[in-house]
Amino acid sequence: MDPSPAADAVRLVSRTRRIDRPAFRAAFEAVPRPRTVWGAPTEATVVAGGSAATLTASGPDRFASLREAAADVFSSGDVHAGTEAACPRLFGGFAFHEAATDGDPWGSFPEARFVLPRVQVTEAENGTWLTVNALDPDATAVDVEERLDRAVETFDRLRRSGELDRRPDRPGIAGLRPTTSREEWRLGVESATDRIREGELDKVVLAQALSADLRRDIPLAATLERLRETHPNCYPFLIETDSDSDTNVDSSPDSDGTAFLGATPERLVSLRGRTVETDALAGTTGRGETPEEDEWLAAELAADAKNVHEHDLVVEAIREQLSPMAASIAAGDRRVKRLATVQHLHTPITAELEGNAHVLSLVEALHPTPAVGGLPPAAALSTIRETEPFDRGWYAAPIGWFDAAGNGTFAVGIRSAVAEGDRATLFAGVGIVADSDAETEWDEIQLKYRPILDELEAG
Ligand SMILES: C=C(O[C@H]1C=CC=C(C(=O)O)[C@@H]1O)C(=O)O
Repeated sequence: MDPSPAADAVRLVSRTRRIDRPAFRAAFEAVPRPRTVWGAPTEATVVAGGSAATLTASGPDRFASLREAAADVFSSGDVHAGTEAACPRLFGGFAFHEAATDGDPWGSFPEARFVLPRVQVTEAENGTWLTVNALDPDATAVDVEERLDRAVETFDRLRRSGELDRRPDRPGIAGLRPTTSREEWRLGVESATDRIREGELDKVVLAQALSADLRRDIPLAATLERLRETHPNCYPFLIETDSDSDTNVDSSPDSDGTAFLGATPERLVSLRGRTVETDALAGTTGRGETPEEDEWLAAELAADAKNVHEHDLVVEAIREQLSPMAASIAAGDRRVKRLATVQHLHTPITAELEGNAHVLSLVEALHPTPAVGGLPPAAALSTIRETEPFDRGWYAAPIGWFDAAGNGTFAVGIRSAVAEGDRATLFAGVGIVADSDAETEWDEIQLKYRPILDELEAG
């Protein structure tokens, strides 16, 4: 029998059932708004929607206050998950800077926001799982199981109907507006390299934004589905904020909210127990036309002093940021990570923690790594604020999930865009060191827009 909840105590009830795997787009369209998608090369893919609880936080204590709010959410669990990947998790992220993100297009993205979804589809190695969560003093297992029954029927119908078989076309681009002209970019890079040579800082990552007017509304699910296919070794993500329409448990209103989406190659951190895994990813070249040209470019990147310096600063900073918490840290060999449109220098880093820690503490310690911020961090952040004529919002910031035990994975929200109907704003940045050249860095930014631009251009 269901124990009666204490008056006004928060009560998490979670039920999961194995289902036949729905098509990715069918799952995305079936879950209520606001929706979340999370994927990782070695993790279950999650398509989730609705909000059983939304936690937001701001200011310097945002990491700690989220940990506390989450502890309340998870404190009285009546959870039957069936498999670890379907256990209740909070999905969300942070703004890059510690400040409100009210500039366009970030108006609906607070400084930190995490959602416990009402409905979650988890595509794991051991099957596909449908979960319904409720967080309410009156939540009962009977209600949640009834909702799960209805959700299972909805997914069954969708899978059989084949309605979503034809994937919508890419929307097409009507116009592009960069935030930064070539001349402004040259001045910004030269001012940064001057500061570096004068010893004010060692490295800064400068970014641009590109606003795209689309011929049609961006098809969110199809865009993400294609990104998953073209970037199998990346972290596909989508975080939708609340649209005006109210969410309904097992059906969706029509209009999409604003969505931050992308497929990032960069993991910020993952924590399981006391084992930490992270990546240093910095230093970039393009892809070749042939396998031989690819190899040649990769070898040139691996031997290039400027790129190796830019990369090694990141490895060293991550080591330093982890060291106060770690019993041991090991950096693997530097290698080249090949993606669809670029190749990066990549060093995998693992650590064992001295004591127990919450993944949010690691996020707090590591963000921003010099792969997206710079060194020293304070000087780099003020250079970024003074130079960039737009709000980074959640671009280059931690996006991911954590669970009741404080385990979780966070990626860095790069190769990304904010989508709102027939408009998308793309973001891309480059590491600037003493001998960076503004023209070369400009070209690198254009390469980093490609993953998203390719999904917006028609044909
Ligand atoms: C900041 C971005 O990339 C970072 C990650 C990999 C390589 C980078 C680079 O070579 O500059 C950047 O540090 C971005 O894509 O917006």
